[in-house]
Amino acid sequence: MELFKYMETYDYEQVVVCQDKQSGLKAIIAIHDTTLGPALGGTRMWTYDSEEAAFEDALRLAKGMTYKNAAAGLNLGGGKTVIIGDPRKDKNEEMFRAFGRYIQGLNGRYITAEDVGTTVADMDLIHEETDYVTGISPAFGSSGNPSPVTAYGVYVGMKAAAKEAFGTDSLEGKTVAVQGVGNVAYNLCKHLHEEGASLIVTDINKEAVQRAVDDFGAKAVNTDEIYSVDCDIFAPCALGAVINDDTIPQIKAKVIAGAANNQLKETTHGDQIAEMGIVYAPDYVINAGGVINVADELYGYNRDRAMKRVEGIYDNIQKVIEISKRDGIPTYAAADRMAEERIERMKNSRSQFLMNPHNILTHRNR
Ligand SMILES: NC(=O)C1=CN([C@@H]2O[C@H](COP(=O)(O)OP(=O)(O)OC[C@H]3O[C@@H](n4cnc5c(N)ncnc54)[C@H](O)[C@@H]3O)[C@@H](O)[C@H]2O)C=CC1
Ligand SMILES: CC(C)CC(=O)C(=O)O
Repeated sequence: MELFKYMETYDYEQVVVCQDKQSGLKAIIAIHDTTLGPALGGTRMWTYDSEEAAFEDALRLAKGMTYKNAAAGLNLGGGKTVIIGDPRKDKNEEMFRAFGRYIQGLNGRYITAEDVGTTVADMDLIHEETDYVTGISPAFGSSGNPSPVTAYGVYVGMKAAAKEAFGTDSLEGKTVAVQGVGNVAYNLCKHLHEEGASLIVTDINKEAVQRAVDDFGAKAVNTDEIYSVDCDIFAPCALGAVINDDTIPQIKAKVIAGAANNQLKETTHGDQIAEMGIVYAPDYVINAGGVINVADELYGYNRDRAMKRVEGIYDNIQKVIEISKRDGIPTYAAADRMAEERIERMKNSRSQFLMNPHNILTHRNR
C-alpha cells in the first residue's frame, strides 16, 4: 500500500503508528475526518496476516466511523485503532497503559472505545492514562460495554428493513441467519428469540455457537454454509467484506441487516444486491447504537437519553430507504449521501476539530 496516496485519495487526516517494545504494543490509530468533532471509534485487537492488512483495516474502519457518526447525527469525527495481536494470548496491563499514553498524546483528537477483541477491562486500563476513552466501567459514571446497545440498535434497524421487504416490521416467524455470535450478536439473538424469530447461527468459536443453540434454540451450521441457508434475513455480525463475488450468488435472504462493519467488499457489491431486490440496511447506519451510547458520555452519561437516540436507528434506516428510492440509488449510496451532505454543510461553518469544553470527558468520577 502507498500510504500517503491512499490517505490523499480518501481524505485521511492522520495515521499514528505506536510501538512499545516492553509490552509488545503495535498499534495503528487512524483518524479520518474531524470536521464534526473529535474522532471517536473503537480499538480492534486482531491477528493480521500482514502489517499491510492491519493498516488497511484501521483505515477502512476509521473512514466508516466518519460516516457512522455523521449519519447518526453525532458531533463526532471518525477514527479507529487496530492493535496487532491475539486478544486471547497477547494482552497485558502495560500494553493498554502504553496505548492510553499514545491516546493522551493526541490531546483529544481521538477518543477510543471497545471493538472486536477488546473489553471494558481493557478500556479501564487505558483510562489509567487518559480521559479520552469511553465504554469504561459504569462505576466511573461511564456507559460500560457498548455491545448490548449496538445489538438493540441492529434489532430496531432490522425491523425497519423488514418493513420495507415484507410490509411488516414484526420479526415473529421470520428466519434470521446470524454470522458470528459474539458480544453483539448474542444480544441480537436474544431480542430476535424473544420476538419469536427462528435463528440459524455460525461462528468459528464452537462455544459461542453452543450458547446460542442452548439459550435460543438456534440451529447451527458450518461457517461456509451460512450464506446459502434458507432464511428471510441475513445478519453479518462477524468481520467485514462478507458481501462479495463468492457469497452474493448464494444469498437467499430478502434483507441483509447486521452488526459487522464494512460488510460490502466493494461498492459494486452493494449495487449487485440492490439489483437482486435485497433490502440492505447499510452497516454503519444500523450498527451505530454502540457509538451513540458511548458518545452520550460526553454530556454526562444518561442511559434513557442514549437509548431513546438508539431507537432513532429505525427512523434512520427508513430515511436511507427513502433517499434510495427518491434518488434511484442503492441504500449504501443513499447512506453515504446522507453522511457526506451533513459533513459538507458543517465544513462550510468550520474545518478541523478544535478542543472545547464540551469535548472533554470531565463529567465522570475518577
Ligand atoms: N461491539 C460493538 O458495540 C460494535 C461492534 N461492531 C461490529 O460488529 C461486529 C461484531 O462485533 P463484536 O460482537 O463486538 O465482536 P466479537 O469478537 O465479540 O464477535 C465476533 C464473532 O465473530 C466470530 N467470527 C470471526 N470470524 C468469523 C467467521 N469467519 N465466521 C463466523 N464467525 C466468525 C468470532 O469468533 C466472534 O465470536 C464487528 O464487525 C464489529 O466491528 C460495530 C459496532 C459496534
Ligand atoms: C464500539 C463503538 C463504541 C465504536 C466503534 O468502533 C464502532 O461503532 O464500530
